[in-house]
Amino acid sequence: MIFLLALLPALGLAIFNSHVQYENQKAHSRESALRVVRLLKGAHTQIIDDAKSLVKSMAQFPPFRDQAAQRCNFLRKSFPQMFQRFSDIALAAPDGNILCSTGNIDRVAMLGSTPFFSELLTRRDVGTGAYRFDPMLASPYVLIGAPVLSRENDVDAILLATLDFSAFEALQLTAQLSSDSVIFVFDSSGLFLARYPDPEGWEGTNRITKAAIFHAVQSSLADEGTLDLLGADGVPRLFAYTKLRKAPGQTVYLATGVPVALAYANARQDIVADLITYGGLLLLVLLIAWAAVQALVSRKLRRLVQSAGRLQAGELGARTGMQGAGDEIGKLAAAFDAMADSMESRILELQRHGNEMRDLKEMSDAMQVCATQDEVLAIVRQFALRLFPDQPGALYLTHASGDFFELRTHWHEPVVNSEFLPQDCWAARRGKVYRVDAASNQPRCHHVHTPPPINYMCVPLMAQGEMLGILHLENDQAARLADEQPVAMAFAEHTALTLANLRLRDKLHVQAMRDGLTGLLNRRFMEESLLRETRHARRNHSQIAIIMIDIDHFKRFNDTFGHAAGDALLRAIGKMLQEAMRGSDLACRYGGEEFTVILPGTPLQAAATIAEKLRESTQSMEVAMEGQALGKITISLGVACFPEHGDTYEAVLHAADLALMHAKQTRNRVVKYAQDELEIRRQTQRR
Ligand SMILES: Nc1nc2c(ncn2[C@@H]2O[C@H](COP(=O)(O)OP(=O)(O)OP(=O)(O)O)[C@@H](O)[C@H]2O)c(=O)[nH]1
Repeated sequence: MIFLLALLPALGLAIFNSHVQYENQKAHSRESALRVVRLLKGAHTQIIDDAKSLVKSMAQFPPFRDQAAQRCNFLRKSFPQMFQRFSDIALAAPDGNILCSTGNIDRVAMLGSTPFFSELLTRRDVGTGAYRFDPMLASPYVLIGAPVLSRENDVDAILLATLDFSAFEALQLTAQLSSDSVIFVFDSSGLFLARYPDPEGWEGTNRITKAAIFHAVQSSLADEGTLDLLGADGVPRLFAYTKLRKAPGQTVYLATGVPVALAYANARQDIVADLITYGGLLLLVLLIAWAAVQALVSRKLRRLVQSAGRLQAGELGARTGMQGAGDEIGKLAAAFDAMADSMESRILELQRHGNEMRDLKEMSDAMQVCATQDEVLAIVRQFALRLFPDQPGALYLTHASGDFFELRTHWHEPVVNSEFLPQDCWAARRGKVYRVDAASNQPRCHHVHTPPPINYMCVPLMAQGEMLGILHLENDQAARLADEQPVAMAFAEHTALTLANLRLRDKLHVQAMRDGLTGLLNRRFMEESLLRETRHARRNHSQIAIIMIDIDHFKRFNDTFGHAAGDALLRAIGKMLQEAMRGSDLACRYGGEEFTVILPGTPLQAAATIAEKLRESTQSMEVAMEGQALGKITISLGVACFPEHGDTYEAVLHAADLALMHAKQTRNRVVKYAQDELEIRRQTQRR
């Protein structure tokens, strides 16, 4: 807009210049018209002057001058042939009477009383009279008179000649006027003396008085001039006029009239050409300005607005892509793109965070309904794949012994050992997250295989002050690993809480499953434990040993020392068994005076050794009640092992029971099932 406003003065100047040129062209046209009329006047004057010279020569022609009596003969016979330019030649006496004439005498009738005739006599020189129109000949003429002087220089007579001057066609050709143009002569009385062309016969009439040119010329003081007026024929014309004669009784005007359209054609063509040129230039400038505005402003603004609209509609990737442009809009676009980048990353971050929160919540819900640790581990794996996609990881749980961590589940291919000691992991040692950047020189955990160095993070699974395991995560981008630390910690916390709850529940369950007399686990719990342990051992290809124990001659003991003493003995055996067991072992009261010991992860021979120790411990027990010693007792023990003696816990339990029965044959001894299988079978058959 400012650009266009700046163009206005230039445009105004151009139009003003065109107008000035147009006016100059018009002035030039008027000047040309005036030149033409002057030319015509010159030609006409020349004709008159020639005619006057001729008439003067005729009057002074010696034979004519000297022989007064022969003058009329001479005039009639010789002059018409000699002076054909004159339509009428007459000889008048000094008193004005016409002596003789070659034509229409009426033309010069009453000549003696005219000022013209008097002037000829006075001046004694050739002169011209008024311009007149001969209605008979339909022709304008001018009377020329010259005195015929005698040898004494007296005026003998006056030679008169009438000169027709309607030959404007020749003048028109001389002036090179167009056929639409008119040349005309009129006098101050309004007489239309001559007109070329004259198709309507205006010559001899006074129709000129109805034309504006007549009145304009009359009122003008100038001898010549130009006027733009409506002609008598209704055509607007450029008139140029000049005075042919200025006499007291008659002023004669010669005028030309060129149609305005023709007269100013050049001027109009020039201004039209100028206007077309300026218009074209203006259009070109406007086009260039428009294109420049489009290129510089509109297109960029449109792109910016479009990008904003797309962003508003939720298209996070919408960008202007105009950061390269160095102008103000380019800077605005760069700022917009930077803002969109920031917004997109924040929104994506929020979305990611929201997804993580949703996944964690879902995981927590799923874990709440887990009945077993294995179910928890399955959930851990499922959600680890979702929360840490494409990243290797593993979950270790503290072994029941509390001595080491064992790999319980993993995803993708983490570079870790299947088990490790607490001192091999910095997270386990410090009790808090330990994150390692591959590029750093931080100490590595021993359970992580290196080289090559990797970015990894170990997160302890802490619950109620107890470390239940380690969550291990790897990532090829250290920054991403750092970003995910809060999620990993929440993940570990949920898992740890769930595991702790499960263990607490199991503990309560165990307490509900204890035998009231001995405090050992009861038979029902033992069977549940055996079921769980055999499943685990089956998966891990590990072994479970079962020791069945029976007190020898317990009935006799009861009978000898009383039932209360029998109870005391049962409590003493239970205490001894509990003290002898490791954390992962289970000591149960199977029923009556029978006990069962379950040893997870223990092979047959090791279990037999433990059984032998139990036997020896019992044998060396000092059982007393109320200060009274109750004597020595012994126990018999049968040992069997999963899976070599049965693929179910019932089968192994039965095998251990068979081994016990075999031990009972002689009492106070340990029998391994496999070792004496044939004998046991025999005994069984015998029973
Ligand atoms: N005091 C006491 N006695 C019990 C309890 N439960 C079972 N008994 C007794 O334990 C005895 C078991 O006797 P038996 O099955 O003949 O076994 P035993 O006398 O040890 O003989 P062997 O096993 O062959 O050495 C029975 O007399 C039961 O009454 C208990 O809770 N308290």
